[in-house]
Amino acid sequence: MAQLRIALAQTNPTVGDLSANADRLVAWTRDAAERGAHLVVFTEMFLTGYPVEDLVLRTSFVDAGIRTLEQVARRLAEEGLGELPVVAGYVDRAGLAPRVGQPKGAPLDAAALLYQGEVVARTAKHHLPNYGVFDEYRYFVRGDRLPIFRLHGVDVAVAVCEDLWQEGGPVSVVGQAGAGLLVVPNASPYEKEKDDVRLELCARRAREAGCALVYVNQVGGQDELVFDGDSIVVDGAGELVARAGQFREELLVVDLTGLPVSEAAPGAFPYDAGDGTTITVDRLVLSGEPVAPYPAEPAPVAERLDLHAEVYSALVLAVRDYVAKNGFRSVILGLSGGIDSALTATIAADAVGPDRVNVVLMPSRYSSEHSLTDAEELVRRQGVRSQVAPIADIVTAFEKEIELSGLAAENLQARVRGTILMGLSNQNGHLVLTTGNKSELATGYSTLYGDSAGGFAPIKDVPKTMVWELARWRNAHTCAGFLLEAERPIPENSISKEPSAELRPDQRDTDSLPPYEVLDRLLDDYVEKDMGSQELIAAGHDPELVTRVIRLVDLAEYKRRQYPPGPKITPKNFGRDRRLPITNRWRESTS
Ligand SMILES: Nc1ncnc2c1ncn2[C@@H]1O[C@H](COP(=O)(O)OP(=O)(O)OC[C@H]2O[C@@H]([n+]3cccc(C(=O)O)c3)[C@H](O)[C@@H]2O)[C@@H](O)[C@H]1O
Ligand SMILES: Nc1ncnc2c1ncn2[C@@H]1O[C@H](COP(=O)(O)OP(=O)(O)OP(=O)(O)O)[C@@H](O)[C@H]1O
Ligand SMILES: NC(=O)CC[C@H](N)C(=O)O
Repeated sequence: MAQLRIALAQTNPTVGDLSANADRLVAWTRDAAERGAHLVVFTEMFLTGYPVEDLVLRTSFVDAGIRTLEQVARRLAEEGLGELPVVAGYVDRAGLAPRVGQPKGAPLDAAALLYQGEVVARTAKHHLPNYGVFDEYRYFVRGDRLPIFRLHGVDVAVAVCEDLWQEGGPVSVVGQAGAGLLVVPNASPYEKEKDDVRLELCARRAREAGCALVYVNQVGGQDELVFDGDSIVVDGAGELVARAGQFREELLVVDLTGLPVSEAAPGAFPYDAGDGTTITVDRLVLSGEPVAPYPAEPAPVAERLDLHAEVYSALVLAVRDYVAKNGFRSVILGLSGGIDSALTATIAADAVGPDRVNVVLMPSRYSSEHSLTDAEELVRRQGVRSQVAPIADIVTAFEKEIELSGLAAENLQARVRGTILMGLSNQNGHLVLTTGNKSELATGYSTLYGDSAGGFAPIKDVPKTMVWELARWRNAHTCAGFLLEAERPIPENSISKEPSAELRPDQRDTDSLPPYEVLDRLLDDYVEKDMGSQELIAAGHDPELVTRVIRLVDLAEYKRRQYPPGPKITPKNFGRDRRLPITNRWRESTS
């Protein structure tokens, strides 16, 4: 039996920043070497970041990625790290040993083994996810090779992300080929009802393969996606050995003991993968001798966050990374005294620090007194930067030139606010945060070019009822890494008051929409679960409401398409997960 110390590099790449990702790979490998690791595993497509979308279709990008991989392999050796094998994801091209300058093959979602200055083995994802937020048939062809390399006597197999999720393919070959350890680079996005499905999956696959399994996941925000990390190690019986924290970078170093020593011959061997394909196993030997026994260090097992901590942390990381990775230093938003902008401001302050959050209080002729006082109270509690910009005179001046009445006049107020925020963004370089929630987005309850203006929408996938839950949660809890130090950062009145757009006297959201508890249950069934109208009625929803809400949702598609991006936290977000035609005459029938 043998021992190995594995370093799981749960780190945060930036899409398209090949050289920064390469630098990070070298730096984290150095840390792993200093901690005595025998193998370092980075995440899926680590060198390019994930997902790179249509960048994969650019020859220049894929070539640059392959070049970077080869350079980084050499650099590791030049910096004295060549003896430490590294597994890292990148984008390759189909065809044996493709190299820059050779005929172009189709892209592969690949992983490589770097050792002694060279790329010594390559593999690529076999099962391409093509559902939900994934479009991988558009980009990649499937891989058909499984590298198994002997490291200090232990045969280590490498498979990529979705290959773990599907029956058959490389992971089923791992057991047949008798590997002693399976390492899996991943880029698995966060969503709230994923629960502990990854742990169950790792445990099941480890038992099937009869070997320990190392699952390394990306962390960080990328446009609409947030990756939570939560990297996992299980033993061959499927028992949890180690776990990294969620929503934070971590080099998880784990001693695995009792690993089988292999003497299988090197070479390439075909295996029936059980899914109608043949996978070729490439066996190679890096080092046959087991390491001398050494005292194993206890493995860290991070506690999983509860639902609200998890969702809130996802939103904070999404904002922090969108701001930083897009080169902003600060954000700006309209603060109304209501709960949506209060929660958005709080998330922003936790993400980038209150001194980099700018809020504008923009009272109109219909604003209630508490709108201003609740907003001022939040400013006082959090220490964000604030200014007051009354809009009544601007609206009046506009109305003098252009005659507007009814809804058109009401919406003008939202548009004046949007214009002020965009003006201040242009002037000072702040990113405008849009404050709408998922219930509003679903029903089209926002003004185009008004409160829907902006660059990033932190709570666009959070239903209104959860907006309140998150606000209450944040008032009672904090997490390591949140930058806001205030106790109870959100004024209680912003949480408890009845929601209103305040675009006309005494307006209430319930003038246009059912109570949010009722609406959110219906939206969950219609949007998340895709129920038809008959099913909705059979599930107990009021038939008249079903007709009304379906109509609102269907007609608001054009508005959603013009809404800024924002982090996905539910199983079905508007955008990558739920894509419907705008021009669309299909209507659910209720009879
Ligand atoms: N299919 C289509 N494709 C492209 N554009 C389309 C379109 N259908 C309408 N349009 C355009 O959209 C316009 C209508 O949309 P829009 O101008 O937004 O106006 P609209 O949706 O009519 O009104 C906004 C609604 O949102 C509510 N609101 C506003 C602000 C804040 C809040 C809140 O509480 O957060 C709520 C407000 O009370 C009102 O019920 C049309 O005039 C037309 O220009
Ligand atoms: N008086 C105001 N001052 C500053 N911004 C405002 C004001 N009123 C509305 N806004 C901006 O427009 C957004 C839409 O607000 P509105 O009051 O219409 O409805 P809401 O969706 O209930 O939001 P909130 O809960 O933040 O009030 C707000 O979140 C805020 O960013
Ligand atoms: N990048 C991938 O292949 C991810 C797909 C996988 N099912 C997940 O969500 O984790």
